[in-house]
Order: sequence, then structure tokens, then C-alpha cells
Amino acid sequence: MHRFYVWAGCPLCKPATESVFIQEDFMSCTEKRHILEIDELSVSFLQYENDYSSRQIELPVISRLSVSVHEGEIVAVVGSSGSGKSLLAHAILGMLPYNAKTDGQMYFDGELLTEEKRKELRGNKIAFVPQSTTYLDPLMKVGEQVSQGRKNAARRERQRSLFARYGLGKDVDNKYPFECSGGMTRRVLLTSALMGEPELIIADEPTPGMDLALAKKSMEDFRTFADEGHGVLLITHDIELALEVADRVAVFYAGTTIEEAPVADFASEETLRHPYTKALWRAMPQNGFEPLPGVQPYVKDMPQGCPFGPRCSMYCEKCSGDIPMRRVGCATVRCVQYTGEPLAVEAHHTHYETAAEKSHTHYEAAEPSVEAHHTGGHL
Ligand SMILES: Nc1ncnc2c1ncn2[C@@H]1O[C@H](COP(=O)(O)OP(=O)(O)OP(=O)(O)O)[C@@H](O)[C@H]1O
Ligand code: NI
Repeated sequence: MHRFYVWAGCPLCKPATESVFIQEDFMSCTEKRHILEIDELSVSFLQYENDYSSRQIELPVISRLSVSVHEGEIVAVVGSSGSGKSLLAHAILGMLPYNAKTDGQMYFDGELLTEEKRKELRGNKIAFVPQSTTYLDPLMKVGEQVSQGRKNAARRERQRSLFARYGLGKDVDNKYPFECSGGMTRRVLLTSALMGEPELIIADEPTPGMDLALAKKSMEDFRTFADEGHGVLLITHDIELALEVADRVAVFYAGTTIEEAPVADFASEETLRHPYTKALWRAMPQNGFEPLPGVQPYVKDMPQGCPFGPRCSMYCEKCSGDIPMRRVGCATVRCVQYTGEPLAVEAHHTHYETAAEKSHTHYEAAEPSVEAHHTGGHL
């Protein structure tokens, strides 16, 4: 087991002026099995410059995006419309349009995700709940699609109980997609994902159109699924929902990850790292509902360096250069201004060792590097 020692002042046990060495066990972020790892993914689309031109341009919509899901985890991907959430899901599943070009590496259970591997995993080890309700085959009855042609007594029973759990009557089996309402289709897509024996569920905005009770049930089912040692990548606009159900949150902005943080870090603005994540925190109703002026840049007007730069009060010259993703404890952040690591109090206390052990610890690495993370992980 790798151990790193992080230097931080504890707001509870020590006065603010006094710092303590605390030992943090990074098992949770470096050595747990990585079910999914996305490493510096970029996606661009080849497009004609305009309606009258035969010249093609490359439109970069996702750049150097990194995110991971470990066993037992629900990782929420949050970010505003157009930040690249759905494209990430489509890239993992090999469902991008023909004019898309990708770069970077993706791993599933430690294995490189090739085009062939994606086809093999899609609908088997990786289940997908799409954002759009048009994914069902319009010419096939719903029941057939949910059972995926694999009928046996156990699967029939599983389907019956899931349909009952999500308020889908027996008659739904025999309906064609056009006979289902939008909300019903969402429930069908969800039961379909829960039907098989996947390792990972990628759910792209699974709850719109569901009433609160059903939405809660679906989150409970994701929790149970994750607790069995699987993983869930939950894409949502809804940061409050994310904080309720997820273990970690990946924050997307303009096609890249700007921060990945354990949910406990959202307990206060101070324990978050990126100015955009802090602004999201302040915009939550319970934290003052403070709106963030400005809009996310469109791909064609992307600024140099940090995409959040034009809206950031901390912007300075160094923000216009290359901004690498840095690992800081169990989190990652893409901000050159971030210097410290105020640990979330909860995480800190969970990992605190006895006084005797503490006295033998020494400062080893305040910020384990991304390389350390990789070698300590599955690679
Ligand atoms: N086929 C395409 N060709 C060109 N650009 C595209 C294509 N598909 C998506 N985009 C662009 O990629 C960016 C990311 O889109 P994506 O659908 O991933 O956003 P999202 O975060 O899922 O948004 P939402 O919350 O609205 O679902 C957007 O700017 C979108 O316009
Ligand atoms: Ni989307």
C-alpha cells in the first residue's frame, strides 16, 4: 500500500496558525481497481468552414479531458450545457459521428479501449442510459429490446421486477417505442441498463421526466450497483443531485475537466480548488445563489490557456499558457493558481492515524504526481 504524507492545518484539531503533519492513506484514489480511466481525451469534428466553402476545418470540442471511475464508485460528471458530457459518453462507447477525430487513451479495467474492445463491451460490460429518448429501435417491441434477445427464467423475472419497480406495466413489453411517453421511455432505458451484468453504467441525464420518487429509486439502484463493486459514471446538470449520490465529482468546463474532487470537498468553498468549482458552489441555493457572470466560451472562440480565464477574477498572465491537470491528494485540478491542499475535514479524519503512528511519520510528498498515481494504480 502506498502512503503519502500531506501537510495541512486542521480546522478542527489545531488552531489555524499551527500546522500538523497528517498521514493520508491514498488507497481510495490510487490503488482501488480503475474500472474506467480516461487520460487526456481530445475530440474534434471535421466540418466545412461554412455553407459555401469546400474547405474543411477541425473544431476541437473536447481537449485533454481526464476522468476515472474506480470500483464501488459513483462519479458524477457535472458541467453546463455544451461542456462535453455527452460526447465523453459517446467517445467511451465508440458512438461518435463519422467526422469525429479522437486523441488520448481510454482504459477499461486496465485494458486499452480499442474500437474492437468498445464494440465488445457496449451493452455487455458497459451499459448506457442515453440522454436522448430516440435510442430505442422504433421497429422493435420494448420488451424485446430490454431483454436484448437473451431470454431465460432469471432474466424474465429480473425484467418483471424492474418494470414493477419503475412503474412499468406488463403491457409495456408489447409496446413499440412510439407508443411510449418520454418519461416511460426513460424508465425503459434505465431498466434496460440495469438488466444485464455490466461492470460500468454510463448514465447520461437519466432522471429528467421522472417524478422525485422514481428519480430517487434510480439513484438507490445506482448506489446498490456501485456498492457491489461496480462503477457508475453519472452525467448530470444537477450538482445537488450529484452531491447527494456520488462519491466523487468531475467538473467539466468548455470540453475539459477542470477539477475532480471527492464529494466531501464540496462541504465548503475553501476545500474546493478551481475558481469555477468555487463559483458553482456559491451558485447553489444553500450557499447564497450567487450567479456567475458571463458564459462558457463557444469552441470557435476558445481563449488561449485556461478556458475559464475570461470569467476568472484570479486571471493573470500565466493562465494564458499550457495548464496541465495536477493530482493533489485524491483530487485533480487544472489551475496554475492553485497552490495548497486544504483537505476536506471528513476525509482527513477518516484517514487520521493514532498519535504514536503519527509521531513516526514524516513529510514525503505533499502532492503525489500524476505519474505516482498511475504507477500506484492499474498501469
Ligand atoms: N456532431 C457534432 N458536430 C459538431 N459539434 C458537436 C457535435 N456534437 C456535439 N458538438 C458540440 O460539442 C460540444 C459538447 O457537446 P455535448 O453534447 O457533449 O454537451 P453536453 O455537456 O452533453 O451538453 P448538455 O448538458 O446540453 O447535454 C457542444 O459545443 C456541441 O455543440
Ligand atoms: Ni449531453
